[in-house]
Amino acid sequence: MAGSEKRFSIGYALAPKKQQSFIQLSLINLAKERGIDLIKIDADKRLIDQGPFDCVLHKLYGDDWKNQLKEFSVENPNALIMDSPEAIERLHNRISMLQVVSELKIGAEREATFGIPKQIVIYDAKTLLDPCSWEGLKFPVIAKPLVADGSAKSHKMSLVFNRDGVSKLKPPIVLQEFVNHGGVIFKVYVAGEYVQCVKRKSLPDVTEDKLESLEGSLTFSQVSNLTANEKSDDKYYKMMHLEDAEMPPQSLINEISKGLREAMNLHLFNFDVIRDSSVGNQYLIIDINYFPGYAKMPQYETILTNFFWDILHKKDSIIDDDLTNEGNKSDDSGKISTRRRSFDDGSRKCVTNIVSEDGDGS
Ligand SMILES: Nc1ncnc2c1ncn2[C@@H]1O[C@H](COP(=O)(O)OP(=O)(O)OP(=O)(O)O)[C@@H](O)[C@H]1O
Ligand SMILES: O=P(O)(O)O[C@H]1[C@H](O)[C@H](O)[C@H](OP(=O)(O)O)[C@@H](OP(=O)(O)O)[C@@H]1O
Ligand SMILES: [Mg+2]
Ligand SMILES: [Mg+2]
Repeated sequence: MAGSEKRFSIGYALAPKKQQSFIQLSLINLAKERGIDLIKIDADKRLIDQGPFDCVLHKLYGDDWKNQLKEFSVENPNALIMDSPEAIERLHNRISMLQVVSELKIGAEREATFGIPKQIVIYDAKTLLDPCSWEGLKFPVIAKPLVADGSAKSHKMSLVFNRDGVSKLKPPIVLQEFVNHGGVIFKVYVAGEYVQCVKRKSLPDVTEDKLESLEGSLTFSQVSNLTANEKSDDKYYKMMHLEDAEMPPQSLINEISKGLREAMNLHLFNFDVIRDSSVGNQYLIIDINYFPGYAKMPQYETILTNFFWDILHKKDSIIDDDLTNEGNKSDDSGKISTRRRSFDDGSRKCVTNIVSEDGDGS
């Protein structure tokens, strides 16, 4: 980059573990070459007293931090906040999180459909123990904490095989039908216009005949977080073979990524997709995460630096969008929600790089 060109500064505010995994020297150096300085925000000082920053990149929570971001935005109306706390909050509730998928407006297409698994929310023990409240669901179901706030507790799940397993659950929870998907999950990373789909190992299928014989439930946490080259002695991991799994259609991934980005007013997220083995061309979105583990992505430095460059050079239009963006209202009513949508032929432009876990195109 020529010495005379303007330099940009991005202040980052991340938890120590996140900073360690995401702010690698390779990212700092590549961004620096492109005229972008990544600067750590000092947690012991007020944000407003630091900077100046063209953008604040963050994954912190709590009212004090939200107020600091607001105070900073008022003083620095031309600075970007990636991403707005209001937009992130939708993902902290597993009902409102997936509601946005059901509301996506995507055109018709023959070959494939997408949606979310059938699920209900259970707020209290009384409702949980009333079989009528979950009679619409088919076992096995996954019990997920309703709150998805990044705590270890919010990732603690149970696979419930039959009624015996229900009584041990602790509301508030979402009961989501477990859909057999061949033990492979597709994680779609989105950073603005950049999309990358990778394969990860998932839970194995549960066959009908086993359901009654299996003990009530088993608990697990974040079974799909390890990349193919991070070994695990977990017995499920040893059973799965990622290389055989076919990737989802690129146009489907494009359409959903674009739709979610616009509907949620978020730039930094990933979503988990499984292919329903009983149908074959039906894809279900089961989880959406703000600011995920980008460093696990092949070539993450290039993708994130391109993203930073894009947003810093398009800053004004992004700020206008944020100011006008209503975002969809969402609620966490207990209704069973299942919708099957089809999607466009994906002719719209979107930078997508579909790679398998080991980085080869496929
Ligand atoms: N409805 C479902 N059907 C089949 N498998 C599922 C379903 N929901 C979750 N899983 C399995 O459980 C894993 C964890 O579920 P989920 O992604 O919702 O949890 P999480 O704690 O939010 O995970 P992450 O670390 O991705 O944030 C998934 O990666 C997948 O392997
Ligand atoms: O394998 P991925 O990148 O999906 O793992 C993510 C995970 O999906 C969540 O985004 C985690 O964040 P929380 O939901 O807030 O716990 C990420 O943890 P983080 O410490 O990197 O933020 C995982 O990397
Ligand atoms: Mg997930
Ligand atoms: Mg998640």
